[in-house]
Amino acid sequence: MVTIQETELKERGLLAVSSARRLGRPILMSEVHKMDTIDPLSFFNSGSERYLGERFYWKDPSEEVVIIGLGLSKQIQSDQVTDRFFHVEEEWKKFLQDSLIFNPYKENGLGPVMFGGFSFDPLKTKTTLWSKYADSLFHIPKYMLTIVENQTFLTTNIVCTPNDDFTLFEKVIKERVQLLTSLEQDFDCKPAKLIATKEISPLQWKQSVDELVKDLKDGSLKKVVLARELRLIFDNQVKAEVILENLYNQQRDSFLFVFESNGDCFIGATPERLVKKQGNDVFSTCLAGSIKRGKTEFEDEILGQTLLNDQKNLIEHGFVVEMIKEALAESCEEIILPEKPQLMKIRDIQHLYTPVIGKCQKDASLLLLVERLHPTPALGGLPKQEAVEKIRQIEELDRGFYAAPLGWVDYRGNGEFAVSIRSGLIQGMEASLFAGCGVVSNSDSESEYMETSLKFSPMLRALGGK
Ligand SMILES: C=C(O[C@@H]1C=C(C(=O)O)C=C[C@H]1O)C(=O)O
Ligand SMILES: [Mg+2]
Repeated sequence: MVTIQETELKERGLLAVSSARRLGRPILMSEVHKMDTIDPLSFFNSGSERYLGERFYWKDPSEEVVIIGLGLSKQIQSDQVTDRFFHVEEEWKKFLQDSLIFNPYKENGLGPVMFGGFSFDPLKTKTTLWSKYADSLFHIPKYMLTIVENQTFLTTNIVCTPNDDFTLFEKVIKERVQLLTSLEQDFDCKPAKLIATKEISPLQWKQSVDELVKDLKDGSLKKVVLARELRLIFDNQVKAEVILENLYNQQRDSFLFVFESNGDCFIGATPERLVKKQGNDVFSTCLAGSIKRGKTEFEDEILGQTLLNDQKNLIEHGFVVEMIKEALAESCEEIILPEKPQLMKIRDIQHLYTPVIGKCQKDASLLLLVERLHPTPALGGLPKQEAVEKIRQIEELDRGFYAAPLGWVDYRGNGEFAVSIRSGLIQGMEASLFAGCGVVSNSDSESEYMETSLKFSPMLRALGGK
């Protein structure tokens, strides 16, 4: 195991304390160490007692970046409706101001990183379902493991106040040693058993699709995504680490995320990137249009070809391409995308998929891009504002963080947000799963219903219900 120089932390910490005294406010000290290999899931599990409720996990489909956070050195949260992206950005900048960052590495996702996201629609009336998540919620962890380009790094973040002294750093050193030594311990835990599933108002949902289709036939709205909920009851507390491990084994081609807040846990395996930023390079994804997987290779191929040529799905997809292109054009000089969609095949479903690449202007921050893109017509509809209002009006579900941007930004401004679909909210011995689908003027409510059922599958399987 790599041993971390402990005197260094004290010296750096005392520097931060003296600058906190000089400035009369808390100052962040962040240090990054390169480590020997650490298994990311065991790092997450090692926080299951001490940092329960204060953990996050992130992995992109190709595992370019894996980030796990334990503990909270700072929380940025608000229920502000207007300018919420800008507000988070301001808070983030304020937090980083005058911070002391000891990071000799160039890789992304090291040093101060904030992880979190935004609710789908801050104007939707909140139910108790999402009472543990503010509309904008980001966590800056105390300890963070980053695996990037096959290298392992540990970031330690300490907020130093004018009243702190060396005892703070002795405490942190002890905590960090404890954390690293607890990694070897086995985590063993009996999975909770699923005892009941309840679809929330399926008939009413189909009816609302039928009514919406009528509206779409003669109004200015072109597409609206409608979602529904599946409530699950277990015989015991559902443990995030068990579900995460299942997702890791079952849905490795997706973004995997866990975001704990106040005792609840939002978790999922989404195939959909909203936006990634690396320097001035921007990557986004148009994903809309769905069909099931085949039971044989032959059937799967036929289904894929059917999807690629299906007018309803091509239209549903086309709205997303149109909007993402326009949204990125506001901040990007060059936008490159293929003319036709291709297929994205994941375990339970295949989608129409168009990747988009852009070069953005220097002043375009990742959160600004998120603001411009959210919600794309893959989750909201077209026109954007009208569709969001329609959803607010007719959808029974309180989406909370479902179908919304979730991801991370590092202190250099690089990062990535996914759209948090194929997800669920764990609440003790219960959980809610969410799934939606793009309704267009020639949608059929029965097949949209089947499509949403299919989209529950990844989470349902991970929770032991399939
Ligand atoms: C809304 C969801 O998925 C979205 C809707 C799709 C569709 O209607 O074809 C496809 C991919 C996603 O953009 C969901 O999974 O809940
Ligand atoms: Mg669809």
